[in-house]
Amino acid sequence: MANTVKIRVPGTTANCGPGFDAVGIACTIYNELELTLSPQAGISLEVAGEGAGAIPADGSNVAIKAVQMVLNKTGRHYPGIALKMVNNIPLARGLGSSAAAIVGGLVAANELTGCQLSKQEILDMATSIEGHPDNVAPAIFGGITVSIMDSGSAKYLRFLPPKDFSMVAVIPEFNLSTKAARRVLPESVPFADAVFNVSRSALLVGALCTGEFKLLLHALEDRLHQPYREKLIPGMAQVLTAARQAGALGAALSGAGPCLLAFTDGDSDEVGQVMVKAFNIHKIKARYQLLNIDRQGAIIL
Ligand SMILES: Nc1ncnc2c1ncn2[C@@H]1O[C@H](COP(=O)(O)OP(=O)(O)OP(=O)(O)O)[C@@H](O)[C@H]1O
Ligand SMILES: N[C@@H](CCO)C(=O)O
Repeated sequence: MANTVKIRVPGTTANCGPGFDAVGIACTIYNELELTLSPQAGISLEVAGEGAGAIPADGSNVAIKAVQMVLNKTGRHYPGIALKMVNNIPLARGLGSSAAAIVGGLVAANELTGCQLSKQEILDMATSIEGHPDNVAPAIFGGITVSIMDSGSAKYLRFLPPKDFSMVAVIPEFNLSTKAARRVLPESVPFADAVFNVSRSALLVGALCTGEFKLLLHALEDRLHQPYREKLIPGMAQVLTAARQAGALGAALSGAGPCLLAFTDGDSDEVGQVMVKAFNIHKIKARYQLLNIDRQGAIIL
């Protein structure tokens, strides 16, 4: 007999400036994934929205990989895997599309195989596929997460800020894979840059926990990855400056980019328009989307 479940998973913005591979925020942009497990052998995939026609229907698909990982771990055998996706999260732009696909596959397969896996196990499995925990943790738990790796297992803190802020995601038309954006990072950094980032990331978490959002201007500064990735994103520095000048609380690269994210507590549309214009000056077409914090993470619909 076939078994079906539908999951909704949020997109995520990772790093938030200095918190490289550690800090992530779940955002109100969602993918839906419907999984059917059956005795009829074969893999099928239907995709609507982002990635339609481009996402492969084989073991290289991270959602399918995630489903198979749960089946192997729980010892269940289902020869038939059918996935239907409705994607709103753009692919390879810095809004956690791969994390959403992985978490969707894991949570769906866990539900259909009798919920044998805890959320901690799902987090560790998701991290092993994604390579780092900063997107998958908020995709699972919602809210803001800070994650570290310890002997192959992710330890995390999840919290919500005491008051709301908004996010403006400016999404350029071009893709940038995380793989390509990690290739430009150096093997080591100057000690002074490490100190710069330690102080900013501590301030970032403090500002988000206490609601002292005025501190975000400095708390979103980074020297570990953004300066190296600038060359991959024409106009990046100017777009971030334009956001601050238009009244944003602060702005940073979203994940591995190329999406840029401004934090606001005022006129978000004004900030978005100014950022798009700054991209246009560098001959990059872009659009903006207003986002809030998602508090639920992945849910079963
Ligand atoms: N819905 C999906 N189903 C299956 N695979 C997907 C899906 N969405 C994304 N992917 C895979 O993930 C890749 C994009 O992942 P990548 O890590 O490069 O960017 P991202 O996750 O969108 O951004 P970031 O990690 O910076 O937030 C796609 O090229 C595709 O292979
Ligand atoms: N921390 C990751 C996020 C993107 O997956 C990076 O910046 O490479």
